[in-house]
Amino acid sequence: MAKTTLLGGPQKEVTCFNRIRRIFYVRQGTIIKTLLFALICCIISLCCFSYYVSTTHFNTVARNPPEPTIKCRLHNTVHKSNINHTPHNHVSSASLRIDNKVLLLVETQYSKLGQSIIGILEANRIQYKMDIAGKSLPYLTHLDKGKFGVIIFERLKSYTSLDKWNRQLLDKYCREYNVGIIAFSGGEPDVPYVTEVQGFPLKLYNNLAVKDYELNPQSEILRVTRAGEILYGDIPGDDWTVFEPEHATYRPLAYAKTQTAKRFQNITDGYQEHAYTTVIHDTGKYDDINRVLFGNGFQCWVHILLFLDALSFLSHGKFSITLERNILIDIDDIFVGKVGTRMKPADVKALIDSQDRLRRSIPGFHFNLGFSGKYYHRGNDEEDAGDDMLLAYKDAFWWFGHMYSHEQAAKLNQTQLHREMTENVKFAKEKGIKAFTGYAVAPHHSGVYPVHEELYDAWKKVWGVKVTSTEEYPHLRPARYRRGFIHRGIKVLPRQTCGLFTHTIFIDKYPGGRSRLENSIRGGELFQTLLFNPFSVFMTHLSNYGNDRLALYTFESAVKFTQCWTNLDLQSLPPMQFANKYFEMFPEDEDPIWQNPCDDERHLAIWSKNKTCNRLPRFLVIGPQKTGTTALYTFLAMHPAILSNYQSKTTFEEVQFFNGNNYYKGLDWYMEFFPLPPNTTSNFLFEKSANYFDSELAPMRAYALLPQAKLICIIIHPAKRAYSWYQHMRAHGDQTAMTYTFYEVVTAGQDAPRNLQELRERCLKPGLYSTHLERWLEFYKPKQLMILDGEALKGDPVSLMSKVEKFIHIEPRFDYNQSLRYNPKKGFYCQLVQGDRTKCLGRSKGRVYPPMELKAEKFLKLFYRRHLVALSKLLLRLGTTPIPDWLQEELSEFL
Ligand SMILES: Nc1ncnc2c1ncn2[C@@H]1O[C@H](COP(=O)(O)OS(=O)(=O)O)[C@@H](OP(=O)(O)O)[C@H]1O
Repeated sequence: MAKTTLLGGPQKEVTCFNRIRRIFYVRQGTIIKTLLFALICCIISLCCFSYYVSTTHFNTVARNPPEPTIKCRLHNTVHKSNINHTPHNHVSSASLRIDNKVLLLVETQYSKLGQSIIGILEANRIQYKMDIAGKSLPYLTHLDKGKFGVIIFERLKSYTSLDKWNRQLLDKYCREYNVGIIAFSGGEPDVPYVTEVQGFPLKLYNNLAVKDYELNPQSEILRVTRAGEILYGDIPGDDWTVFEPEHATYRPLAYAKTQTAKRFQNITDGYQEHAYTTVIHDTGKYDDINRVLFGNGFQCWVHILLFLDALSFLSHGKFSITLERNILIDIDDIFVGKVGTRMKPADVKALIDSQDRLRRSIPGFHFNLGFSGKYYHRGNDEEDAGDDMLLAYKDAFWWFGHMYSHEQAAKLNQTQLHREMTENVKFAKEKGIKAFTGYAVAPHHSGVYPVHEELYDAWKKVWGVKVTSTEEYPHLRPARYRRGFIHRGIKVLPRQTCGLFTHTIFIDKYPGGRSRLENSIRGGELFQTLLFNPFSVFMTHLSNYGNDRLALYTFESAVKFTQCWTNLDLQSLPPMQFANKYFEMFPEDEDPIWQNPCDDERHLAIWSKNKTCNRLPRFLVIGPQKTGTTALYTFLAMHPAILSNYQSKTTFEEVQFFNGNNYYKGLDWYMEFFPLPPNTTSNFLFEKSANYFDSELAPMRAYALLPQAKLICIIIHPAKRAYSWYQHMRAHGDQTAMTYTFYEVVTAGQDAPRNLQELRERCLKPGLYSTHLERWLEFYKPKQLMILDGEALKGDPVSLMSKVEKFIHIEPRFDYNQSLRYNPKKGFYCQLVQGDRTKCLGRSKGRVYPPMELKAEKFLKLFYRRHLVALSKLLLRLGTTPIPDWLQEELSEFL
């Protein structure tokens, strides 16, 4: 046996064993240490790696996207039973004699709360008149009709301290026309803790901080607002007022607990456990006037809801906003996106699941996917699998065509646009995507507005597009002014911003921090976008659905939050139906209003490089017809630095853009009428269209495009003008003018044949000078308007032209003395051409016709009497034009 070997084997064996054991134990310790060391290293490097991964935007490691957590308290049955969730309908059966306008009385025109009120009114398209409180009230009635449906005081104090006379006037108005009052308290650090409201059985506790905001579910004012939730925690501001009623006329609308219990306790012991009234409804039992008083402005977003409901209630439904909310979510850049930021199969799965959940709140909801086929399979393997998964589930979504290469449309010409779109169509067909939905959007909004006509052409031809959307019309900011319009049969919807951009892909990297996104969802910007817009088309990108899937989190949370706090009825429709519904609700949006793309840097950036704003006029001769406008146009065009428009073949040489249907042809069409000036500073482009003067729309449209332009108009005696028009029509063989005498035309009554009435209108209406001038002055400043006397143009055009040159600030001056000569045959000045030869206007100007019948003259004198008085007043007010001789003469006869 080995134990008894000669060499003392067993002993050795033992020793050897022990040594091995010792060595083993020693080594075991080292191995453990080594292993431990390795483990620690692993953990450290893992930590470093995950830190790196979480701080870089372009990782490919799966994260746990945030889960929506908002749950409605009212969904608990306990609360459900107490609360009536049918929104109140405030529409009254009483025949109300009040206009759809709010009177807003502010402290100063810049005061903060006043500006917030205006913001809410404008966002909800509620008309208002703003005035400064404290002076006398503006006229409240007009022809036995109330001018205002609700009166708002920015400060309760300004209302309660109105002087006796104004207060009585206002009370009488409110009672007689059933008009209610909204007023805001709070925000006044100097007031004592307790104040009595002068003349009201109401006590105020001031300068408090409140928490845990709650609504009174029994209030009949609630309509958009849904009671049942509690806004837990501290509410911003330490300048709240709470109300303590001393009469049964008051009903609470909202309550909160006080944060500053101690301070409050000084006044009334034991109160701190109670909820105090922060918004109160005076039901009119005390003095027959309904009021809603707010204990603070809009520091608490719930007040926005309550303010809208108060407006609706107090106006008997006149200012009720619709409860319908249509939502469309575009995912604009399908297949576009940097490697590492694109959707993977799990993201697509999450998208489908989220869509299913959203559909429970928004019936018919589909994500609307806009694709650029060129970038299909341009990600990493996992992202390419994501692309395939999107296509595998293609029928679960709505689709629309983007640009094949995601190019800015305005940078492409007609051929390139066709190619881009055709490629995308080919891709859609290959992949079986049903993308002919009549909807498309353009990358970067480029070409939609400012309009790139070539894009509209290509869209119509290649995709049959009828609907698109942009957030750029009329401008990105302020968002509340965004509108839709229709151009060449394509309905352009306004798009809203949801706060997600291509780079906002991780919640902890959200600009301004996670709390900013949360605030936007919970009562902030995103919530208010949903609240204020009956139609919201949101723009998102592929990257918002990969990574942290922030878009899913955002929309699901926003929808849930909206359902918790409002009675809004969320809906969704395919884009074409969506657009039809939009323009049914807002038909006034159909007409576009063109603005100068160079006045907005963003617009300039997405406008065609080949287009220039230098082809726009610096001044306009606006008419009216038959006052000498052609002569003025000719004289102006003689000036070497003044360039007129090219003559139109269709509209009697004039462009006639701002007044009629030519306006719908768009800005490019208008600019084509002007040459590119050789020197953009010293050259002056202008155009003359004599029927701009009396057009209802021309002043607003002209101002929108040319706010800095100068305007020139000419006036002669309106009776003379009317007769000249009648003769003009006869010279053109107009049947009506040939059939009826001038007297018959101007005296035609309401039951006269339509053509006769129309001719009467064209004879008489342009001569209502003051009415039309006032309309221009609603937009342009008086210093931008020059009113010329047509008789002076006839009698002394040289000095008149010198005044015109001065008015438009043109240098160097032109010597009209050398270029105009009186033509005795014509009876006015004409252009001197060669030697002593003159070139007069065509045969149609300065015709010889019989003098006006005396009875017509008498009739017109009477007809125009009050209008000429108004004109003289206007001229005196402006102080820029002396009263013409013919007007002085006319006025002197009145006595
Ligand atoms: N040089 C000059 N100075 C002043 N007035 C002039 C001049 N030339 C023409 N006329 C008179 O202008 C009348 C035509 O006006 P309009 O050019 O404005 O007519 S239009 O609206 O463009 O058709 C036209 O009126 P009628 O004479 O009634 O036709 C002209 O008398």
